[in-house]
Amino acid sequence: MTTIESGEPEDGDLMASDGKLPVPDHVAAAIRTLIEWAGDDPAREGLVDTPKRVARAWKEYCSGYGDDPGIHLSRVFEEVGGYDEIVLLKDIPFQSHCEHHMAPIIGRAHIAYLPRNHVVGISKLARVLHGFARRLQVQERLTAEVADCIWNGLNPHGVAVVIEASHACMTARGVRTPGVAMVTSRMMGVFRDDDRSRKEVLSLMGLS
Ligand SMILES: Nc1nc2c(ncn2[C@@H]2O[C@H](COP(=O)(O)OP(=O)(O)OP(=O)(O)O)[C@@H](O)[C@H]2O)c(=O)[nH]1
Ligand SMILES: [Zn+2]
Repeated sequence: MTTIESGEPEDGDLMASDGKLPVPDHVAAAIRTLIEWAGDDPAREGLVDTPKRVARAWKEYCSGYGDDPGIHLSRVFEEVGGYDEIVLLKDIPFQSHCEHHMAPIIGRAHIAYLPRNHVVGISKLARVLHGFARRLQVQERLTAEVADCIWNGLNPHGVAVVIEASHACMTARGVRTPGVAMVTSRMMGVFRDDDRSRKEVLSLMGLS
């Protein structure tokens, strides 16, 4: 097995001897600087491995950059007994990080589409969500990216995405206002053009 010390290759596919992702020196140094700036001593025992842990944690939080979410929609099923009503995956928990403060965004998404000729495996809707959520985001863009991806990938009659989330940059710092949720939605096709279809999907989502 190849032993890779911190500071050597940046290649995320290579593993260190302990099986963990190697962390380049300059990345660990940046986190040490932040710890120092925050007021602590990065050399003390409890913090000595923290830069590497933090770096690896951020690779995980941002694993969506290595994902092409549209790929999850490439396998579809046509034998659905003529089913031509709304398909909804409701209350999907997700985590993201806001691009302004890199603070957690924690929420739930409701993703619906009205199929044209085929459906997709239901887990794939959650995979698309996570592929975009595991990046630095603003909620509006996350909502739009998920909806656009399903619209382009499935060519359905309609797509509806509603996201409700709490932003730690508002609850844990700054205005420090807990208990508020940001709600965003993107309606496409029939859900945008037809009032009855929009009402139906919102009602299935439990939002009207
Ligand atoms: N529209 C939108 N705003 C967001 C999102 N995540 C964080 N923000 C906001 O981004 C804004 C950044 O504002 P700035 O004035 O540049 O930063 P700041 O001085 O840290 O602002 P405060 O958070 O008000 O202390 C804040 O109002 C945040 O609440 C998001 O997903 N969508
Ligand atoms: Zn923020």
